[in-house]
Formats: sequence, structure tokens, C-alpha cells
Amino acid sequence: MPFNLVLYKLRRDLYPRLIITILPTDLSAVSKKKEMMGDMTNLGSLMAAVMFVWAIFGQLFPQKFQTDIMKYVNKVVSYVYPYVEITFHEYQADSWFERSKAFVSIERYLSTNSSNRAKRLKANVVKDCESVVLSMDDYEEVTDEFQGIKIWWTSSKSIPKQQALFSYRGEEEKRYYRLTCKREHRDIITKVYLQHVLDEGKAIAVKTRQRKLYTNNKSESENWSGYRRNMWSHIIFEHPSTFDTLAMDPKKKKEILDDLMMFSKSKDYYKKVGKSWKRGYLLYGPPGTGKSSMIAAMANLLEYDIYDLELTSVKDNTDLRKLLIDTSSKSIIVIEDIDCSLDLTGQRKEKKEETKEEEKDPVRKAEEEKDKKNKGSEVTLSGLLNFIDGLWSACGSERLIVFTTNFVEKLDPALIRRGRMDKHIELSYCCFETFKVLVKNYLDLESHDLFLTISRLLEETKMTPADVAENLMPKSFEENAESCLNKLIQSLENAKEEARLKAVEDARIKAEEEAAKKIEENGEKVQETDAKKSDQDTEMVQVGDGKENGVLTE
Ligand SMILES: Nc1ncnc2c1ncn2[C@@H]1O[C@H](COP(=O)(O)OP(=O)(O)OP(=O)(O)O)[C@@H](O)[C@H]1O
Ligand SMILES: [Mg+2]
Repeated sequence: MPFNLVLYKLRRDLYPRLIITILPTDLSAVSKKKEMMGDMTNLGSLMAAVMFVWAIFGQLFPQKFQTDIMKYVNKVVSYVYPYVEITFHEYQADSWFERSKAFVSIERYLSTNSSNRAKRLKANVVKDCESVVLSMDDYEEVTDEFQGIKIWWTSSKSIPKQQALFSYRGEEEKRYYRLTCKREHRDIITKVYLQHVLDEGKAIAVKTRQRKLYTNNKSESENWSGYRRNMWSHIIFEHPSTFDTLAMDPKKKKEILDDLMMFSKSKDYYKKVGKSWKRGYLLYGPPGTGKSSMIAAMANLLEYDIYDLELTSVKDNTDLRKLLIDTSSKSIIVIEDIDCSLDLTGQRKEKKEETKEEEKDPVRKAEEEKDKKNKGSEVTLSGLLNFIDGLWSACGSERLIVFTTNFVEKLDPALIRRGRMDKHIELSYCCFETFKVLVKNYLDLESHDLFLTISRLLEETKMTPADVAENLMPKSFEENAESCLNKLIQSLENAKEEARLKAVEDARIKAEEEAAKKIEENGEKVQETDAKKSDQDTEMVQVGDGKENGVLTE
């Protein structure tokens, strides 16, 4: 058995009881340290003796000499020591602020596979006390078995010699897991077992994770963790919309469902055709037709996180790129009301005009720049195009990018061309098929005598699914299905009458405008003919004059 494990076992025997330490997620370093000190006292005289010898050694020999001795001791030990040790640190040297992915995966793997074997456990209570996740406590050891091979896992931490007053991550305790196995199993452990642990850890994470809804922080906001600015803030995503509750034509719905499922299973296909694994959806239609509900349904179907990107809060294209890099895989990046977010449509045309004007008026140019800065965002159309399918968009994978708009015709064609927005989905006013889904969801009805009237009215007038849903929802305990349907019929008739009156009014305004235009045109014609007449008169007078003059001169 490895020497370090002998030490752990010795200490564990001094701890006969199973100890679970309940840790709140934001446990302070001070309490951790106290707990650690308590553990250490139990090592007893053996450790004290080792420390004493080590201290004498440190005093008697200079540093350089000590390093040389340790080098040779390690060499000698490695000849006789029949084990291999691999250490996985929580933070890697090049990234002090992000936990190592391997460490996190191992933690999950061990907490699921070995927590029932470890004697001392650490309990993390996840948000809202919904569940408790157990993992090995520090200085604990468990064994695992893989293809008949025994593997030892120990968890530990190294503590800095001096606690700095203003410490950063590098000076705090560094936790790590250490794997120990026999030397002859080195190949199978490094090549097969470790991959198995990482894959299992990832799968457990997907199964147990709570999905999140992110929003980007304003560029100037002071949202820092350590030396790193947090680009996104999040809450737990709990939207109840699903494809079952989404009302739309069943054929169209099936097409979208198939498209999404196909995408989520096409990792190898995307690799084969040389495309990054992402897909763009453009959802367009009038307000209240279910665009946002569809995004929530997509996220619930595929179990993805949502990144709701507010473009007006993004300072410039560089920040946009940073936001993209900070998103995770298995996510939907959403830009709602893309036509209102920025003036992305006219930018190309405007630029040409601007350059002409700028040359003329430098004062105006300075003022315009000041205005631009006050507005906040300097994201350009080309920045957004690069965000969607530039080189950087290939970082991460399995991502959907969804744009929503009420006015598809306002968008620059480059923004929504296939390849960027691969699938265009129109969500429109309520038809009878849409109504059938809504009435099933809201009133548990599949048929009723009043359906015929409603079907006719829905053909004759336009009403959004949001309005239909509002009418179908009972507002008091006295209301029943029939009264709700009658309420909807009344609403549809009102909408129809309003639409008729509006059409009449529009026609009247149009007729008036046309009449005014005609009068204006006639007036212009009269003026033109008058002007022509007076021109002819003057010409005649001039010609007459010439003759007279000619006569005179003659
Ligand atoms: N197709 C639909 N199926 C089910 N419910 C719908 C549908 N369309 C709208 N609703 C209902 O109407 C409400 C508003 O819908 P939603 O926010 O999805 O509309 P939207 O198209 O995103 O509107 P906007 O363009 O104003 O953002 C939702 O809460 C939902 O209850
Ligand atoms: Mg919406």
C-alpha cells in the first residue's frame, strides 16, 4: 500500500465515526481552516516526530543541498515504489479563477460512485435546499475498481506557509485529488480509466444540473470575481412552456421538433461536413404569437441554458466577442426584437452618407460621436455577423442562436441569410388548429358546439394566440368552459367589428388623400398652363419688339 495511504488510514483509524460536514456554498476560508486544524491534532506523535526531523534537516542543510537530496531520494524511491500517482489540482496555473474541468468531473464521479464508501463526507446543499450533494471530505480516501484493477483516490489540499493579508487565489489553500495505482496498470489507467471518469463526470453533470437563464451585465457595471469581470449574471431557468403547451399548426410544430432533435444528435455529421455545431433560428411574427414561448419550449426540450443577450448593453464588438467566448455549450443564445436592438439595418447606407458629411463639417462629426457614446452601444452589423458565424463562433459547440422580430422586412438580408439564420419560422395569428391546442390546454376541451362559430370567426378576423388564451382563461370560480368560449366569441365579434370600422375609416382617409392629391395636381397643371401662357405672351412681345426694332433700325 502506498506510504501516503498508510498515513491517511492511520489518521482515519483515529476517527472511528462517520463525519459529515455541512458546508454552505459560500463557506469562509476561516472556518475551513479551523476544521482542518482540528483534524491535524489527531495525527499525534508520529507526525510530530516527522516534523521534528524535517525541521532539524531544514536548519542544518542549506536550501540548494536540500533540493538535491530530495531529488535523489525521489529517484531511489521511484525504483522501489511500485505505484504511480497522478494529481489533479482544482485550479490550474494558467487559470486561477476557473476550476479545472478535470477536477470538477472527478469530483462528480467520486461523489456518485464512491460517496457511500467514504467515511468522512462533505455535504453541499444546492439552491433552495432541494437536494444535498455529498462528496469526499478533505484527507479522505476511497478505492475504485476498473476492469479488475484497484485504484485509490485521495482528496487533499496544500496550505500556504503564510496567509497574506490581501490574498488572491494563488495564495489560498489548493485542493487536489490524487489517483494512485500499480505501475503495471499505468497505460490502462491513463488511456482508458481516466477518460471513463471524465465522461461519467460530464454525464452526471448534465443529469443533475439546474438549467440557467443568463443575461449580460452592462459593460461599465462593477461585476467582478477576483481579477475577472463577470460578463453574464444568471438565475435558475424555470419556464413552464413546452412544445405540448405551444399552440401552432401541428405539421409545422412537428417539423420544428424534428429539426431540433436532429440537430442535437448530429455532432458527428457537423464534424464530417466541416461546420461548427450550431444552428440559427429566426422567429418572426406580430406581438403575442408565441416567439418567446417557443424559445423556452426549445430550451426545455433540449435541456439547454439560455443566454438572453441585450445588445444595447454591449459596449462594442470586442465585448460582444468576449460575451460569446463566455457562453457554455448546450445553450441557446437569444437576441429578442433584433430590429429594435440597434440600428443594424441602415448602417451600411448611412456610412456612405456620413463620410460625405463628415468631410464637410468636423464640428458636427464630433457632436455625432459624442451622441453615439452617450447612446452606449457601438456594436456594428459586421460585429454581429462575426458573432454569429465568424471564426470565434466556433468556440464551444451544440449551440442555437435565436433572433426574434416583429418586422422581418426591416432586417438586413445578410443577417438572416441561410447559414446564419438557417431556419425561418413564422408565428402568426390564431387559426383554428392553434385554437384547438389552446382550448385543450386552458379548458380541457376537445370538442364543443361553439367550435364551429369560433372557427368561422377566426377565419374572418385576426386575433393573436395571446389574446385568445386570455379569453379562454377563467377569471372566477363561477366561470365554466362554455362561458369562456362565449367570452371568446364576443371578443372575436368585437375585433371583427373594430376591423370593419377601421377598414371603412382607412378607405375614407385614402379617398380624401387621393382627392387632395388630385386637386393639388390639377392646381399645379393650371399653374403650369398659366405659366406657359405668360411665357408665350412674353415671347410674342419680344418677337414683336424685335420686328418693331428691326423696322426702326431699317
Ligand atoms: N403560440 C402560442 N401558444 C401558446 N401560448 C401562447 C402562444 N402565443 C402566445 N401565447 C401566450 O401569450 C403570452 C405571450 O406570448 P409570447 O411572449 O411568447 O409572445 P411573443 O411573440 O414573444 O410577443 P412579443 O413579440 O411581444 O415579444 C404567453 O405567455 C403565452 O401564454
Ligand atoms: Mg417575446
